[in-house]
Formats: sequence, structure tokens, C-alpha cells
Amino acid sequence: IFVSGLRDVAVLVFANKQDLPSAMAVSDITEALGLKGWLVQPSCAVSGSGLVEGLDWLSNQIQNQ
Ligand SMILES: Nc1nc2c(ncn2[C@@H]2O[C@H](COP(=O)(O)OP(=O)(O)OP(=O)(O)O)[C@@H](O)[C@H]2O)c(=O)[nH]1
Repeated sequence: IFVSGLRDVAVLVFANKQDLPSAMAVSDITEALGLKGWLVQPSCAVSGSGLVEGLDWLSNQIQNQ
């Protein structure tokens, strides 16, 4: 995902398992992976929280390209 050919591609990263106390903060994940400018969406696949928000963002990005 870091190659130049994908520079203009919308990338959605789910920071999953945010319900767990050991989960990394979104800001730390963004910083550690150098993902600024892409969406790092906090989520919990067990409850479903954050999933629709992430997919809505991706859908909008694709429509606007
Ligand atoms: N607490 C919690 N558990 C989750 C979440 N998402 C997935 N799990 C649990 O993590 C376990 C592994 O889920 P998988 O869907 O098999 O994911 P995987 O990528 O193969 O494995 P992991 O590397 O553990 O995520 C299962 O027991 C899931 O129920 C989450 O958001 N919160």
C-alpha cells in the first residue's frame, strides 16, 4: 500500500477490537504506520460499531474519484 502507484487510491484501515483494553489507539496506529490522509476507522466487529462509518467513507471516496 505504500508504493507510489497507490498514492491516489482510497484506503480504509479498520482499527478493530477497540473494545479490548489492550487495543492500540487510532492516533498511535496512524502515526506508527504513516497512514496520515487515509481513514483509520476505529471498529468493533463484535458489536458492529464503526463498520458502517468506515464503509460509508470508502463509498464516498470512490464516488468522488
Ligand atoms: N473483542 C473483540 N473480538 C473480536 C473482534 N473482531 C474479531 N474478534 C474475535 O477475534 C477472533 C478472531 O477473529 P477472526 O475473524 O478469525 O479474525 P482473524 O483475523 O482470523 O484473527 P485475529 O488475528 O485474532 O483477528 C474471533 O474470536 C472473533 O470473535 C472485536 O472487534 N472485538
